Amino acid sequence: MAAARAVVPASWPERTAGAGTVGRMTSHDTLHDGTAFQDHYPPDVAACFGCGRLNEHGHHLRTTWDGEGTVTRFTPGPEQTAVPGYVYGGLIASVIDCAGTGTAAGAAYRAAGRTMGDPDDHEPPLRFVTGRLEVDYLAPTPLGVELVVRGHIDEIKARKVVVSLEMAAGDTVVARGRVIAVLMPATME
Ligand SMILES: CCCCCCCCCCCCCC(=O)SCCNC(=O)CCNC(=O)[C@H](O)C(C)(C)COP(=O)(O)OP(=O)(O)OC[C@H]1O[C@@H](n2cnc3c(N)ncnc32)[C@H](O)[C@@H]1OP(=O)(O)O
Repeated sequence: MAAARAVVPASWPERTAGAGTVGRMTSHDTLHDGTAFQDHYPPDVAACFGCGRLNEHGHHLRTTWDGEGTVTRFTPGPEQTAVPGYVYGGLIASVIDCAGTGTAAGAAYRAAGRTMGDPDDHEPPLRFVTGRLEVDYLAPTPLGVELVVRGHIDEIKARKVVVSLEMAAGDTVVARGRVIAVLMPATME
């Protein structure tokens, strides 16, 4: 099997939370126009069941900037039941997963000084996959309530972005997660 490779832009500096530069706005920062990161995904990564706008059966999760972090909102349907009245844990993991990869993509574009959806940007797209997903289930998650996931960028390196996330149902934090998103290897293209 061919070795995995991915394009790393020379303009993408390594940044870590310790360096104090993660999440800073730049003059290139975008998507304060109401669109979500996922609205700009290229078609080959827009079929994801969680966040792909082209998957007619999927959740169509959408993630936007919210200050220095991100926000993703989703209201599970009644079929997403674990025990009656409460949300299935796999769905909670899915929402955290796609909120994390979306946040990673937004952070990577921001760090590279690029604008998602910029018609004048002819660099290769920065596509991410989940390398690691961690979820702590802190409280039962009620059905019929909008879940709000806030993402925080912990670390940006040449090939990966680490995002921590917190999911709330109303005033209750129901789950926390961490996603290590890695640039998609060419073997997946
Ligand atoms: C406008 C365009 C936007 C487009 C956005 C699209 C967004 C996405 C939309 C779709 C969303 C769909 C979402 C889905 O559902 S994606 C579907 C689920 N995910 C997969 O199928 C991925 C399968 N795995 C792989 O392909 C490889 O194993 C990957 C690519 C993940 C790593 O391969 P590889 O091992 O060759 O990577 P590397 O050696 O270059 O390592 C790079 C860095 O990463 C760190 N690392 C790696 N793995 C792990 C791990 N498990 N835990 C902790 N860390 C890990 C590693 O230590 C290193 O860190 P550092 O040493 O530098 O510190």
